[in-house]
Amino acid sequence: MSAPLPRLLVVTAVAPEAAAVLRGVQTAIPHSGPVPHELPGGYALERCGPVDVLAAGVGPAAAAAGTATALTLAEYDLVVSAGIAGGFAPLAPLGCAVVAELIVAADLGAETPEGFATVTELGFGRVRHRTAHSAPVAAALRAAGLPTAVGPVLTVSTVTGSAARAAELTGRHPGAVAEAMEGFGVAEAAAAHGVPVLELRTVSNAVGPRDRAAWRIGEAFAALERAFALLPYDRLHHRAQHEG
Ligand SMILES: O=C(O)c1cccc(C(=O)CC[C@H]2O[C@@H](n3cnc4c(=O)[nH]cnc43)[C@H](O)[C@@H]2O)c1
Repeated sequence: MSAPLPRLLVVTAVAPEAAAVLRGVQTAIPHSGPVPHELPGGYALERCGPVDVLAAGVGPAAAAAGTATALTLAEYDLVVSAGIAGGFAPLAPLGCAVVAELIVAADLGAETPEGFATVTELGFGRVRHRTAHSAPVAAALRAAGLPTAVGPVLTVSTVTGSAARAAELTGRHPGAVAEAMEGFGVAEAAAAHGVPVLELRTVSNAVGPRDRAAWRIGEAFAALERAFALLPYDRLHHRAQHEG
């Protein structure tokens, strides 16, 4: 008899992202649901066998609130922040997957005469979390032919809309592959509950000058579904992590 699969909580911002994740999970783990559950606070959670998928809202605060609510009600081996993202060129082109090695709160700090200072540099709080399982997850996606970038994924409260802001972020975070708006909130809630965290997204747009016509949301949702169909679920068991 095979060992039970680890229990995952996947947190997206919006329902279409959750739906793409659920389609992928159902491909990987057939006959697994989804079964709807309503959580306190009105959150809609869908259960697919060992995988719970929650659409918690846009931004780090909504993500943290939803994640913390789910974590008070069940035990998980891993929490995954998932959805679409802006990719930093040339590392993360449209349609590729991005797997976070670090989840970084990129705008949590203060402007000073010397430039941006993180809350850690100011002496209070943390701005990054190290993730779990990034290497085996990226390897599995690449092995199946899904282009995948690995590196820091930035959490921002304001979507980047200029080349200057994109350059500022990559200057402060060399090797960053993507930005999105929820990862750090999910990671803070996971850390508070002692559960490992990962961020897995697919690229819908390039980080840089605002150009809505260039978004490829449909392709990003298709890639997100594919990524969750390819995850090595049996290898995602709990292990200690989280580094401030
Ligand atoms: O109005 C715009 O110009 C604009 C450009 C990119 C994204 C948005 C969103 O409102 C999407 C926010 C939503 O999707 C994730 N996401 C996707 N792309 C990005 C991005 O380039 N920067 C930050 N977040 C992005 C994010 O996690 C949110 O859930 C609007």
